[in-house]
Amino acid sequence: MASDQTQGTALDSLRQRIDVLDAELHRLLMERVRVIDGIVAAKRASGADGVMFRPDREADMMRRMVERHEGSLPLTSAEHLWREIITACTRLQGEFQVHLDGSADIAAMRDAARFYFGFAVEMETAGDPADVVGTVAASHSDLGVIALTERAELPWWRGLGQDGAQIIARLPFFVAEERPADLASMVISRPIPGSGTPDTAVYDARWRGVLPGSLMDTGLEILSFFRHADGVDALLAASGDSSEDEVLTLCREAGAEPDVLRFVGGYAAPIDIDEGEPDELDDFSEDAD
Ligand SMILES: O=C(O)C(=O)C[C@]1(C(=O)O)C=C[C@@H](O)C=C1
Repeated sequence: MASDQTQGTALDSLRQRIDVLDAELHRLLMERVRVIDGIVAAKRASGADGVMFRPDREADMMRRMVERHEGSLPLTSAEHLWREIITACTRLQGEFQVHLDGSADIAAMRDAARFYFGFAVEMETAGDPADVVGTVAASHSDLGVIALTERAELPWWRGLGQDGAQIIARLPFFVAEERPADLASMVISRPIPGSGTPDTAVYDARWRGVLPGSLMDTGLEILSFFRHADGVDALLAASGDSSEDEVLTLCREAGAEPDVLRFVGGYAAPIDIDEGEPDELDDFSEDAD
C-alpha cells in the first residue's frame, strides 16, 4: 500500500496538472473573446444590427461537440459551459434581455433560461406568452422563452410573424431521458438576418372543426394547440424542406382544411444524446431473467 507521503505527492502532481490546464483553458477563453471582437467588427461592417444570436451556427457547434465528446463529463455539462460562453460572447456584441413566460412553472423556466442564456444577461418574467411575444416584437434585440404545452391556454403564436417576433430555437437542444433544465420551450426573437432554411419550419395553422388524429401520421408535429368553439389553432412543425403548399396538402389529406397557414419561424433539429446508449429497462429485464 502506498504511504501517505507517496499518495500526497501523487495528488499534488495531479493538482499541478489541473492548474496548468486551468491556466490554458483561461488563456484560450481570453483568446476566444479577442476573436469575438473581430466578429463584432465584421458584423458591424456588414451592417448587421439587432439580434446577434446565430442559432444555425450554434447548432453546428453543438453537433460537433456531440461527435467529439468522450469521457465521464456529462455532455449536458459541456453544453452548459458552452452556453455560458456563447451568451457571454453574444452579450459583448450588444445589449439584450431575456423575457420569460410567467405562466410556466417559474423554477423550471428559470433553470432552462439560465442553462441556455447563463448569467451574463438580464432576465425578467413577463406576463403570459402573448405578453412575451409582444415585448420581444417591440424590442431591438431581446429574446423570449415560452414554455411548450401540448394544449395551450391561448394561441400565443398568433402574435408571431415575418416582421415581428419569430421562433428561432427549440429547447432543450440535447434531448435525453434525464437531463437538467428539461423544460420544453420555444425561443423567440425578431427575425435573424441571413438565416438559412431551418431544419424544422413552424406554422400558425387555423381551421374549423376538430383536431384530426391522423394529422400526427403525416410527419407534421403538433407543437401546441388551442381549441375554440369553431375550430382549432395549432402550432405546427414541418420539415424545413417542405413548401407551404406541401404542408397545406398534408393538413388537407389528414382532414384539416386550414384557412390560415403562416410561417412563424423555425429551429435546428434537437439531438437525441441517448441514442446508442443501452436501454436501461432492457438491461433490467435481462438481469431479472
Ligand atoms: O459566430 C457568430 O456570429 C458569433 O457571434 C459568435 C458566437 C460564439 O460565441 O461562438 C456567438 C453568438 C452566436 O449565436 C454564434 C456564435
